[in-house]
Amino acid sequence: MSVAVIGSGAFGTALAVSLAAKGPVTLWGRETGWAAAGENPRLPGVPLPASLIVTKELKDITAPTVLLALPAQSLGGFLTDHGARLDRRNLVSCAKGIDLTTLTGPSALIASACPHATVAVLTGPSFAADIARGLPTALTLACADAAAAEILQRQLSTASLRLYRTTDVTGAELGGALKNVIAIAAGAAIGAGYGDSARASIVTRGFAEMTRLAVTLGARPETLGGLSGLGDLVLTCTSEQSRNFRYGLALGAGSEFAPGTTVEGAATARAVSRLAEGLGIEMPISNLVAGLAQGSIVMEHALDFLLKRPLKEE
Ligand SMILES: NC(=O)c1ccc[n+]([C@@H]2O[C@H](COP(=O)([O-])OP(=O)(O)OC[C@H]3O[C@@H](n4cnc5c(N)ncnc54)[C@H](O)[C@@H]3O)[C@@H](O)[C@H]2O)c1
Ligand SMILES: O=P(O)(O)OC[C@H](O)CO
Repeated sequence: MSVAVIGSGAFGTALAVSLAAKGPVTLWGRETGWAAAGENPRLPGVPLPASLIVTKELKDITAPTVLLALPAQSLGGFLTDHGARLDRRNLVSCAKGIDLTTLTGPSALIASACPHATVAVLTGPSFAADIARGLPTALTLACADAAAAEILQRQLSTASLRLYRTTDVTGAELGGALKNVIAIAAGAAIGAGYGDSARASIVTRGFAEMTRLAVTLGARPETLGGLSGLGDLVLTCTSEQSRNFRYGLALGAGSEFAPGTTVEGAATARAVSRLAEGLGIEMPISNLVAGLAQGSIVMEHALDFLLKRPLKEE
């Protein structure tokens, strides 16, 4: 069965390069001029294999399994325009965020635009550059249909990419979205010079609030403890390869951050705040990140925001 990837950013290209080692892959992007040079500037140093076809024509996307690797805030608009063309296939969401308009994850956007598709989620600790270079990586493939999950797990695993499967789509998807928010907070703590102890507190209390929201929305708690939640949280809060962490570093240090960089956690923090308020759930770290990202809280007041809260049981 052949595979296609929608979205020729760093992650879509990395997945396409990795999967092209097993057979032909078609990669769709809205800009493809770079392909003539044999390398995507978003993924420098990674040659495009001959089995990878790059196209900007959606009619070329005929594969029965399609990976959607667009940023979460772009996915809804893309599906409104093109969803009908993708229906009745296996559609695998690779985006890590919560849509600000609908306050839902990418899998719900896909299911709504493509009602006859089998919807799955591919998530977990993985930097595009690592996957593209063939470094060993373990991910989670989530699909509510257990039989489809097994098929997709086999189809999308490679010699270096080991997929675990689950039927808990909500848990897997929310783990990947919420860790980006906590990574911004962890980066801000380091950028502001608060130190590694402060970062460890943010990771731990952040994991508690990720789990609180996800379980309220129907996730299984053990999914949050897996690759898609804790695994990705650890990676993203500890590596400067992470754009969310680097954005947090810049917020904390009061320095510039490259405009146009995909930082999923900023919009997702705002979505989380709205969701949590509606559900009556406490999400102090996510609320703080939402405030910092919007400029309604300044870094000088960030510590008070967390430390002056009433003392409580762990
Ligand atoms: N980069 C990583 O290491 C990594 C790893 C795991 C998951 N992800 C997730 O993958 C998703 C994509 O991230 P990325 O790193 O590839 O981002 P990126 O910034 O490298 O690329 C984003 C791509 O999406 C395209 N795009 C944006 N809006 C579009 C639209 N409306 N229509 C068509 N194309 C559009 C851009 O042109 C660009 O090619 C994110 O949700 C991210 O969290 C990324
Ligand atoms: O660069 P980031 O912060 O978007 O993180 C990339 C991946 O999600 C890490 O698993």
